[in-house]
Amino acid sequence: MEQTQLQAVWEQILTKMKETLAESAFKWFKSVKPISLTATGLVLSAQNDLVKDWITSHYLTIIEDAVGAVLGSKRKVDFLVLPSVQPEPEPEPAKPEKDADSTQDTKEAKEAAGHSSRKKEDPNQGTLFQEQPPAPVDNGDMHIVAPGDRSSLNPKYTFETFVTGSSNRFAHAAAMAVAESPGKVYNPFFMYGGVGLGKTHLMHAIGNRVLQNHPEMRVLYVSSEQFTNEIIRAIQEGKAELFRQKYRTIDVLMVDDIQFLSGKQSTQEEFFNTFNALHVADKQIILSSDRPPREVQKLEDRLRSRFEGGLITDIQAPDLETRIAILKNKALLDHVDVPNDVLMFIANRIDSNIRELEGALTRVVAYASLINKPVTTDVVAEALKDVFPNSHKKEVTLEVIQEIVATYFKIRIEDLHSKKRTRSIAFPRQIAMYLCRELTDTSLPQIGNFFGGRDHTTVLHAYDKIAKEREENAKLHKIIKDLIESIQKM
Ligand SMILES: Nc1ncnc2c1ncn2[C@@H]1O[C@H](COP(=O)(O)OP(=O)(O)OP(=O)(O)O)[C@@H](O)[C@H]1O
Repeated sequence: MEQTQLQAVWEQILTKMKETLAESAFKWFKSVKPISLTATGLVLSAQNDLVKDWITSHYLTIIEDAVGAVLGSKRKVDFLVLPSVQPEPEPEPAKPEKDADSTQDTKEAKEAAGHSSRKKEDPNQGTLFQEQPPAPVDNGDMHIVAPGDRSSLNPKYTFETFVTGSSNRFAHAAAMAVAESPGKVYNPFFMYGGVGLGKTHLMHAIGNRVLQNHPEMRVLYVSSEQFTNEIIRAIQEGKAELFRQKYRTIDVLMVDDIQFLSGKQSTQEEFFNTFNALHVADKQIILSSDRPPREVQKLEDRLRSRFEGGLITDIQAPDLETRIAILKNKALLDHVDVPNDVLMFIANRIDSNIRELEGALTRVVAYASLINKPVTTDVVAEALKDVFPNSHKKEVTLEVIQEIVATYFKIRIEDLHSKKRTRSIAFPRQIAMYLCRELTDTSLPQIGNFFGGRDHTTVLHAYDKIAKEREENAKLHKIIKDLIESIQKM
């Protein structure tokens, strides 16, 4: 079935379901997409396990009934968890490769593919449909990178647009050295630092500079998520060899946010092989992470020691002077005139994330132009009252937090209110309390009250405990990030 037809059928099914389902339940279907429809089954995508589990436990019969009503006969409804992989048209029937990796069902592949074993039994079953990929490098793109290809790079992220200060001077200098002599000075080059502090910018700056000096080189920037997705697809589609050809012919490979390789064994193994092949050939490898290699959890020792074999440099949060300089630079690049006191006002309020700093300036300038007033600190205060960090606070309710947390941990909402203290209940409860404090303006006593009449000191204890564990435990950090994402999408 054509993609457009499939979409049309799915919309009819949704309309049918609306006859039975409450409007509020529809939020769960916002991101659900049809993947394939055959005589016996309908496969839908869910963005994560949470959505999949909630829908299958609450609405499966309703979907199946609606499918029956629209198509005239019932089908089995299955879900594939596809976090950010955009489905592509089904390729030619996959020829199983004689390669060990391609026949191995990796844990990550299973995680990403959900029920895809159905697909393996009959590779021609159904028709996958395609959407425009959001990123310049498609997750499934297994093309060899051409010499001089800049398509994975952001042309705006250059050394010229990067403002230096005491927080990033060393990283900047090392990045320049790497860019001038790729594969010769610091290999691998490993940058780490908090969110939005310029790691990605510096990586692209290296790539742009390398291609300026060496248009014949093959340069590739990927996020570790893209890298993982490509491996999974390569394995599923029997393209492991293509994957290797692509990655082992690169002169400068940059992999961003490698902390997300944590716990992904097969991906780490393939990454290790790629790393070695490139390193032996003196090709440059550049990595970034939110923490130093030794603090990345569940990272194979052999990878950790490879990462530590090159130059490791950190990027700190910028001081006030650097923040003001960054804002000035952005105003200059955007051709807008912003008074110093306004820059100071913004720089004083946002001190740890340059992405937010820049976002605030953009909003202020847009707001002033909309209301047709000059950019003053009063206008800034007005423009930013809703958009400073935690701007989501008002929309998030304690009920939504409880619902999401209970679903994620597969417990009942009543358990969160109960007196039960077993870890399987107490831990999710503490996470829920943490999120209530983090994402809403509700006071500690009110939160305590909402969780079965608990004291505010219990909430405070839960908050401190989870905040500390989140710092130390990458897995918990990821869980909380996913939960926040799900909550904010509601
Ligand atoms: N020193 C700097 N000078 C100018 N702009 C900067 C600087 N540092 C960061 N930026 C800008 O801040 C934004 C966020 O930076 P970037 O994406 O590189 O952060 P990151 O450290 O990779 O974050 P994440 O951990 O989220 O991947 C980008 O728009 C980038 O251009």
